[in-house]
Amino acid sequence: MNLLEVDGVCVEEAGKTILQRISFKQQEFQKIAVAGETGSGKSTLLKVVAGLAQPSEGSVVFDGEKVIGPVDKLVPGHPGIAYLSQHFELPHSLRVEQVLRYANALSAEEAGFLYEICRVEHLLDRKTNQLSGGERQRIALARMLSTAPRLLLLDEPYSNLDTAHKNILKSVIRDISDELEITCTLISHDPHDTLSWADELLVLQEGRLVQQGTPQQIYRHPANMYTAALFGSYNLLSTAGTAALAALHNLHPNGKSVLVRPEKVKLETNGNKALAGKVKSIGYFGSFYELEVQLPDDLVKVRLAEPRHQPCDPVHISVAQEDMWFM
Ligand SMILES: Nc1ncnc2c1ncn2[C@@H]1O[C@H](COP(=O)(O)OP(=O)(O)OP(=O)(O)O)[C@@H](O)[C@H]1O
Repeated sequence: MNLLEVDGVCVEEAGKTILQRISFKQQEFQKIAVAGETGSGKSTLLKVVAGLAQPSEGSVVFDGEKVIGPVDKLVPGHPGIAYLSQHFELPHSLRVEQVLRYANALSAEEAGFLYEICRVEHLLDRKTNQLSGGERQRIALARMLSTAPRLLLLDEPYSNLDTAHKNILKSVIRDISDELEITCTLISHDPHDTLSWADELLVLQEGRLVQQGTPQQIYRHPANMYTAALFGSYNLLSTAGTAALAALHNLHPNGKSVLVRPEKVKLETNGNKALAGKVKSIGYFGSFYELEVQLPDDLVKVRLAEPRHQPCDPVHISVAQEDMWFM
C-alpha cells in the first residue's frame, strides 16, 4: 500500500524554480533516502511532503488524504507526518522530562518504550542546557515521535554529530522503523548513511529528480556523473581507454565512456585480458589503499586491502564485464 504519493510537485520562490515536477511513491515501512548536492532542493521537498512548504503545482497525498500547504492552513503541517529539521529547537532550561511530557500523546508504557528506543531514559532529569548536540537531537526526535506520527522525515540527522553519537542515532533510526513501525525518509550527504539504510534512493539535481532506484542500481548504474560522484569515487575512462577495456571483452562502446568504481578494478600478474600500466602513487585510507595506475590514456584509481606494489611498478589491470557501466 502506498502511504505517500507525491505527484508533479513544483516549488517556486521569488521567481526561482526550486523543485520541478517531482513525483514518487512511498509504501508503508519503505525506507527512502534523498540525496543531492547542497541547494538541490532536498529540504524543500521534505517540507512540501510535511505540509510546511507550499507547492506551486502538484499534490501530496498521505494515506489517501491530500496534504494541505501552509497557504491554505492556519496551523501548517499534518498530524500523521513529523519533520525533524536540521535547525530544530528545544525550550531553554526545562527538564527533559517536562519537554517530553508536553508533547506526549502516548500512554506511560508507550512513552517509556519510546524513550528507550530513542536512548533518552537516562536524560529525563537533565535540563535542556545540560545536553550534548547528539543528546539534544534524540530528545527532539523523542518529542516528535511522542505525537505518534506514521511518517517521519529526517533532514540531515547525522550532520554535526561525532562518530559515537552518529552510531547511536543510526541504531535509534533503525529501531524507529523496526520496533515502532514508523515509515522513515531521510536526507543525508554521506553515501555511507544512505546506501546501507535505504530501500530506495531519490537523487535530486537542481530541483529535478534525476534518478530513483535501489542503492545497488544507483551505485552501480548511475544515470549521470553527478549521481556517480554523490555515491563515491569512480573512474570514467577516455574514448581510447574505454575502447581498450571494452575490446578485452569483445564489447562495443558505441560512443559511450566506461565508468568503473575503484574497488572493481583488479590488478593482474600478467597481461592476459588486462591492460598494461604503471603505479603512479599509493595512498593509505585506513580500511583500504588507493593506487593510481597510469594507463596509456587514463589515470585509474584502484582500491586494495593490502597492495604489494611500489610507485613505478609495472602492473596490469582488468575489470569484469558486469562491473563496467557504459554512459
Ligand atoms: N523560502 C525560500 N525562498 C527563496 N529561496 C529558497 C527558499 N527556500 C529554499 N530556497 C532555495 O532553494 C534551493 C534549495 O534549497 P533546499 O534547502 O531545499 O536545498 P537542500 O538540497 O536541502 O540544501 P542543503 O543540503 O544545503 O540543506 C536553494 O537554492 C535555496 O537557497
